Amino acid sequence: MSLAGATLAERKSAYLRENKLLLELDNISCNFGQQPVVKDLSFNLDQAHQACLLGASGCGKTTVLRAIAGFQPICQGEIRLDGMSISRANYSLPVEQRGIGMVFQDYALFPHLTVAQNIAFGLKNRTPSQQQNMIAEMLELVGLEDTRNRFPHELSGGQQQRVATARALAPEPRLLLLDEPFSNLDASLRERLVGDLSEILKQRETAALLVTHDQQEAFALADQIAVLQAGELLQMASPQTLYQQPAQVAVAEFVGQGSWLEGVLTNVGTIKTSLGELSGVICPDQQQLCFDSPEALKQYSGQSAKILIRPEQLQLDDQSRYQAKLIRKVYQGGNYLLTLELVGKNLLCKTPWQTSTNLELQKMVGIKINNTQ
Ligand SMILES: Nc1ncnc2c1ncn2[C@@H]1O[C@H](COP(=O)(O)OP(=O)(O)OP(=O)(O)O)[C@@H](O)[C@H]1O
Repeated sequence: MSLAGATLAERKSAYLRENKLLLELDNISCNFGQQPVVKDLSFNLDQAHQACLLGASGCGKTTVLRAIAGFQPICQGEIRLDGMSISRANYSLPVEQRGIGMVFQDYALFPHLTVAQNIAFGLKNRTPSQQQNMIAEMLELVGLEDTRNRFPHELSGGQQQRVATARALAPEPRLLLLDEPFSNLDASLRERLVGDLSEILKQRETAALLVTHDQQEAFALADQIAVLQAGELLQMASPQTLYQQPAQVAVAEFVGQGSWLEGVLTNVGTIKTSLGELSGVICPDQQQLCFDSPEALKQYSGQSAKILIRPEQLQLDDQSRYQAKLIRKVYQGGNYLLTLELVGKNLLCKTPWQTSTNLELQKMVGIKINNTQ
């Protein structure tokens, strides 16, 4: 079926029917001079899904986003959008022909144009009445109907962010790219806008790829998160999978809090530790990979290993035979994050505030793991 001239809704239902991937990155690499910054990266994004590139500063997230948008050439591999090749070595489809919207970290609004004119900027091929309808629709979508005649300098940071989102969505892009769109905002406003953006993207069935180093933001917005390190993809999975079944030590350490507890692997895929015999996310010594299936762990029987203990897996228990020293107690509103020392190892424990208010530092407390074998 030819999709030339089809409406966005027609295009979406056609791709969904044909089960086509919207975006495919196939073994792409990017260099700055001789320096490789993105290495053999592959991942896909489905139509109407939201994904996130998460990783420490300098790991290559923005470079990947710029390559998808068409601002950054790639030296190996291929990027396809709707099945069409848009980037490969020595070829790059011009930015304006990609049908991709982008929201930049500094919003990049045109200072001499009003809010309405900023939103209309990408609508030059529409009739004046279509433009006015779309401006009204976008202003309503982002809740800024009152600001249509204001200039960017007359808006707060959060309002500017909303205008930038409205401007990027107005031409009905196939894909919206967002580069740290909330990093200039304070924490509470950020949380609210992340929620709002998630709603807007779902409502408009727009696929989006967000770059961030803030995992709360990534968890709130994305169905799938790609964790990058030094230009390489470590794991791409749902937020739940990344947190509960990290495939690599680096993912376990980057996503969420936790501590490692050493022990020795048994022949049934469990680990004997100073907190008893446990199962969970385990990394045998000399390995960077984590395993959570007993079957996979059996081959390492008898070897030293470590198990990941998330703060909510550890519980206080007066009756427990395992005793740890309380060395730190941080109130987090609703709960405490305790640091407990167990045979020279620090473990984190998240407890309801009621159970921890009266605990004294340097005293011993009973603890247990809630998935003890
Ligand atoms: N124009 C450039 N010339 C040379 N090196 C660059 C250029 N832009 C980025 N780099 C380098 O490429 C690497 C990846 O940069 P990139 O901006 O993609 O990382 P990032 O993960 O988005 O970082 P951040 O979270 O700090 O924005 C970094 O080491 C950076 O110094």
